[in-house]
Amino acid sequence: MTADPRPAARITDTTLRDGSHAVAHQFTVDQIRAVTRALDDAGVTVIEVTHGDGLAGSSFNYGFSHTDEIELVKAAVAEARRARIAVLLLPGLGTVDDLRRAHDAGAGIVRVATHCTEADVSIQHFGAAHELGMETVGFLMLSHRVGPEALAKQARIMADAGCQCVYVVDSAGWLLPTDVTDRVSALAAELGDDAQIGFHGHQNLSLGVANSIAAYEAGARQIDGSLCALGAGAGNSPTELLATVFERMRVPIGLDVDGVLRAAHEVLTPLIPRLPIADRPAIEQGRHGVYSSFLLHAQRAADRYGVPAHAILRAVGEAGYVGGQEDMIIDVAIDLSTRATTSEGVPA
Ligand SMILES: CC[C@H](O)CC(=O)C(=O)O
Ligand SMILES: [Mn+2]
Repeated sequence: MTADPRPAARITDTTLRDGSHAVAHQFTVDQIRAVTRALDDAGVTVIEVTHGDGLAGSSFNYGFSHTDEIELVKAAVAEARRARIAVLLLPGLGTVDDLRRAHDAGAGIVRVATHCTEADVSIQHFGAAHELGMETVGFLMLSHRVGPEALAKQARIMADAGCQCVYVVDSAGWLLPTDVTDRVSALAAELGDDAQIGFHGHQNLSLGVANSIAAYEAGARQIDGSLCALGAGAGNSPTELLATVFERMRVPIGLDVDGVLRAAHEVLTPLIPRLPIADRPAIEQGRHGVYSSFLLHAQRAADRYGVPAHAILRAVGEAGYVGGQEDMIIDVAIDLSTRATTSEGVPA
């Protein structure tokens, strides 16, 4: 007797969006084309492309892009034979006009991201996406900041606004597998068949893959990854490891594991000068629940003000800053530079 087949999961690859944080938003059209082709050849059906902070992220606060992201989306759309191109949108930064431009460039999916307590700011954007005929995904960022029941209520707001899949987003790489199980289970109980559930992990505590397995087992059917973990902080769950592990678990994900390994190690690796690792600053992010995309901002402030990046990130975590408060990293660095600190670089 053969065992019942396990439910399928869909892998969304975010190398060309979350990975943009790790390269300070300097992707070129040629790089987008090469990585899109390799992912598409490996059977990846959703590829996210935008500035790391989403549509219109290119700015003084978040960092300027090398190439206009609409050109990057067009390049990915032109290169993909089967995959659909997704864009990220943070309401308040990206607008409905930006969404229309991305749609006109060929993007078929929008992932609307809000802080985990602010799902209501996504309602207008889901409405616009629906009118444009785009598939919709909701991203509840820094999902560790609220408990499972409160998170499920926010997911309900997104689902009622027309979102087809709500993600638990572990932006800080802080969640443990049991925390993921609790959150995904709460969303599953709340949403039933109204929307799917997704999981987006970060590697700051090296738990991205384990957390993705926990999310799948609790009912998540969309899982994010990045080639070689390229992403903010210590990066995302590596797509090549997700592909390999889900193959071992006999979960149908429709990927050619050899193709994904080739994409990671023969196509992406030669293009990237420094791949993310769980070094001390990144571990402090996981430890103190700090938004992963703060890493490079903290490293720049560290160089400028002569204080360790890990101490800045720890203080940022203690202050509870959220996405959009990148400017406060400089304040924290200046403050630390004027105070007596221990040999660990943290306030005495
Ligand atoms: C700034 C958007 C952010 O990078 C979205 C995301 O991937 C996360 O919160 O982890
Ligand atoms: Mn992320």
